[in-house]
Amino acid sequence: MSESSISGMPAAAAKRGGVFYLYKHLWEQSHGRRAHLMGAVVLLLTAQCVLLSVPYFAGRAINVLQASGASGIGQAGVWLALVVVATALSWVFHGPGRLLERNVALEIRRRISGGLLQRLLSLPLSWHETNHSGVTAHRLQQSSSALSSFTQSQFIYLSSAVRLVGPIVALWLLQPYVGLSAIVGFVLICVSVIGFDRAMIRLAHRENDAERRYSAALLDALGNITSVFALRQARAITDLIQRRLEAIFAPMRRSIVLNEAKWCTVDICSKVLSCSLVALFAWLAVRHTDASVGQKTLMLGSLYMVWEYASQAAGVISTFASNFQNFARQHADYGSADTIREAPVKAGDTLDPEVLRPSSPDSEYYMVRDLVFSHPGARTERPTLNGVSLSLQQGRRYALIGGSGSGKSTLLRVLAGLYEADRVAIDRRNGPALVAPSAAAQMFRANVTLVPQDAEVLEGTLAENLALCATHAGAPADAQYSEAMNTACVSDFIPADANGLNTAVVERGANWSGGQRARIALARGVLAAADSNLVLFDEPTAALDSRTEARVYDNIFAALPNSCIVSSIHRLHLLDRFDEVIVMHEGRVVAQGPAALLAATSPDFRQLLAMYRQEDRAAQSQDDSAAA
Ligand SMILES: Nc1ncnc2c1ncn2[C@@H]1O[C@H](COP(=O)(O)OP(=O)(O)OP(=O)(O)O)[C@@H](O)[C@H]1O
Repeated sequence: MSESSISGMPAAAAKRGGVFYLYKHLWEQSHGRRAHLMGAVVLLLTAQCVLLSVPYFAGRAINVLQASGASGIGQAGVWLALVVVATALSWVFHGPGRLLERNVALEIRRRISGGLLQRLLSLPLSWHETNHSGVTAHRLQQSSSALSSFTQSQFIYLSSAVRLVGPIVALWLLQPYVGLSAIVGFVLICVSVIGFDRAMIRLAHRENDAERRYSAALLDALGNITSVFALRQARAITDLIQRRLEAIFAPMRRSIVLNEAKWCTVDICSKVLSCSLVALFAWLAVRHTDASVGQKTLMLGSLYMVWEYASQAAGVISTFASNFQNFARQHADYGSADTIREAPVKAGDTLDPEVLRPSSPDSEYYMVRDLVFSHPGARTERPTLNGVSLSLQQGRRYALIGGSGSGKSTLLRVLAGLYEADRVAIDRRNGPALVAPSAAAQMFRANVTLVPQDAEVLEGTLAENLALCATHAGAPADAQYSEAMNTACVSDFIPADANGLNTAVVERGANWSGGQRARIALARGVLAAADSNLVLFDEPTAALDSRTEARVYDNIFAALPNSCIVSSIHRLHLLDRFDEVIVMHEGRVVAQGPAALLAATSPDFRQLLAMYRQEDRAAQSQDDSAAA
């Protein structure tokens, strides 16, 4: 896997930035819920505006007491009651606003997560092969929760905005010079906060990258735990994971230092500012004192209002600094899935109904000519498939054979439309000839089912595993499960009934033997292949004993009588069950025809046959000596 596949910030994302990036995506993702979002904004803003009146009411109470003494207690009580009323009233708006806001946040998380997953599942197989699954999962989770938490933080941002603007306006009304000084002071503090946070955003991106590498190593270790134990990899794996953890700490340590420096600056500056504003107000209030006018009275309530509004504004600066830090983090986290958003989706981009229309199930014929394909991460210049030609006829069974690395699996994946060929020409009986690789890949995806080499099963019940597939017409019916279990010989070890279908499958099917797992995967494959006119099997029975293997093939051929079946096989004793053999050598089809014909005409076929017989004899004599 390349470094770039881990790196969290594609070039385009790195260029984007600023506050509008998250708001733009929030707006896009909230379609259908925008009325709720705007409703939440209005309610939360109203709540904050109502709260702004609290220092005013409290200040008026103090002023009344100062001016009228005990006789003003009743009037002061009214002002204080208004403090309580304003607080209660703010909750009338704040509570429903928060409920709306958090529900929109949940919906946004669902959408982003669903959208990214859908996009991931439409990216080509080659993309997945070059991007670590753990890293990709981390990106998806981080991005969806980042925008969701950004959404539900709106009340904090809104209250900060109101609590910043409101006190400045209040200070301005109390004394314009004080308001002006507050604006200058806050701007200076904000500029320094932004400077610190810019540096911290860069560190957050590096931290995310390192975090993903760490998660990937952890996932690899836990996902291959048998090898870790069997090959005594524990120490090496621990060292690797520790190194990756250390790599997270490097940017984190710098971030911690910057963070403390930022808070120190913000704290000291905001305290200096609020003290200065109070001092300025007091000075402006008494500066005209002279003998003729007499000592001006400095109203304590007004002083309290200035102090309170100045402290609120100073507090907002701290909140702003903290918000901006969260905001920076959310920005970095949300952008981490840009790698997924920006990956080119080749599959399905030029849907042509004529090409996609599934062929008639019983008379299709494919002539594949001059197929060339190179893996994106190929180690050699030579294409993996180098001018492959073959013909496939409905209802016939083809055995695909060849030495290890000759290109069998790759050919099957191209024929299943999972890889797009670099060049290919296809003639078919039930549709137009195709020469565009993307059209060929789409046509194959619409008509073909590949049962892959790896028996990938998921944690759940057997029924859930069988349900995780679809024919081109849709999900298979439950009634088909037991038939598929019989076909794949799963019923040899699990009864093909409701109890059997409830049997647990643990992570990676570790509670089954390799051969049993392969048969579960095969049963699912048979269900998915029910309406495909071309069904491909990639060594599906390699983990089975030869008698079960033969029974499985007989069952599959009986279950899919009209399909064209191509199966790569290693054990050549199965050849007499197939109508034809396709022989591969170094990325080419070097022979195709009935086994008897190839035995007479193809040196490559004879060589493979001789090799197989030799291996078989060696295995036989090993078994004999073990028995003796
Ligand atoms: N994802 C990949 N990226 C780069 N090269 C690959 C990839 N997958 C396979 N290859 C290479 O392509 C060639 C053909 O591999 P393929 O798996 O198709 O062979 P095969 O005939 O199925 O082998 P086997 O019988 O061992 O399974 C090999 O040289 C292999 O190293």
